[in-house]
Amino acid sequence: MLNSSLLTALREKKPLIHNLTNEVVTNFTANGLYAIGAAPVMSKSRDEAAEMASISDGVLINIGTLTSEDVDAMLQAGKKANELGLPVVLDPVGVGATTYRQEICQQFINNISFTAIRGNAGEIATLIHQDWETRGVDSSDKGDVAGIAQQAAKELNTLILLTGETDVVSDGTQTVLCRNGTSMLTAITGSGCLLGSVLTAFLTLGGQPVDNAVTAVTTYGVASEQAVPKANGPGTFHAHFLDALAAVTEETVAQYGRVEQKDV
Ligand SMILES: Nc1ncnc2c1ncn2[C@@H]1O[C@H](COP(=O)(O)OP(=O)(O)O)[C@@H](O)[C@H]1O
Ligand SMILES: Cc1ncsc1CCOP(=O)(O)O
Repeated sequence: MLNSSLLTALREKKPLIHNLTNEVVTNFTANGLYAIGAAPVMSKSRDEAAEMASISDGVLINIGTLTSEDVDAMLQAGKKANELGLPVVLDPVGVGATTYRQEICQQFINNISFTAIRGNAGEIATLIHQDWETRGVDSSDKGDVAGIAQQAAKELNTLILLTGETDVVSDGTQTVLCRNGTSMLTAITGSGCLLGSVLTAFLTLGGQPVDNAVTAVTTYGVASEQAVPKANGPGTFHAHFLDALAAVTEETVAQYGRVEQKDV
């Protein structure tokens, strides 16, 4: 469940996250990780993927602008993270859009033991071959999101963070609904992708992965809510959201976090 003291622990540890991510969100992700109190390194070169993973505290693999040159680097970084016991997170951006993305995600799932997978409902549904309304990298929120998250956690044997109006964290046994956030997050690009990296940072703290994921997404959602009144539109929201990620405290997260265990 929610453990807001993890935010203070994250800022003390300042974990270094190796991001093999897409070109659209690289700068935003690096700035967002700095803002919340972690540290980023962005690299997709296969010449250094394993070595870069080995000096990091966690690895994030995001397929948003996947090319065939990226695949080897992602496999190497993921396998090195497994070897060293580091958290490794998959963000299957737009996996429903093309056969290529589906094949590569399957290859990753077959070869890397992911600590968690973060995606919107359409992305998570696609990974378990369920139909869902999607459009490019975007997804509908309509449907049994908790059921999809729980089924995916069981079938893929990993922690799932399924995002949308309601975020769902499930390890297949425990399923938690997290209700913070703002629709302004869907008006800027990269809000899901940055959350995948923030999740990786929280998973470096050890403890119960469900609690780490619930706290990551709730901290993120509370920060986004704090940014809304200061913003005049997507451009200023973007800037105020980074400020809010830096300003949010464990006390604010504990006060405004809206988290509920789902009945089984
Ligand atoms: N309608 C909404 N209301 C509140 N928060 C939302 C809404 N849609 C998405 N979010 C938040 O936006 C962030 C990114 O989620 P999402 O939009 O599902 O990712 P993606 O960009 O991968 O599609 C998450 O923190 C999620 O909670
Ligand atoms: C628009 C776009 N196209 C390929 S990757 C990408 C970024 C998607 O980021 P997010 O899903 O976090 O908004």
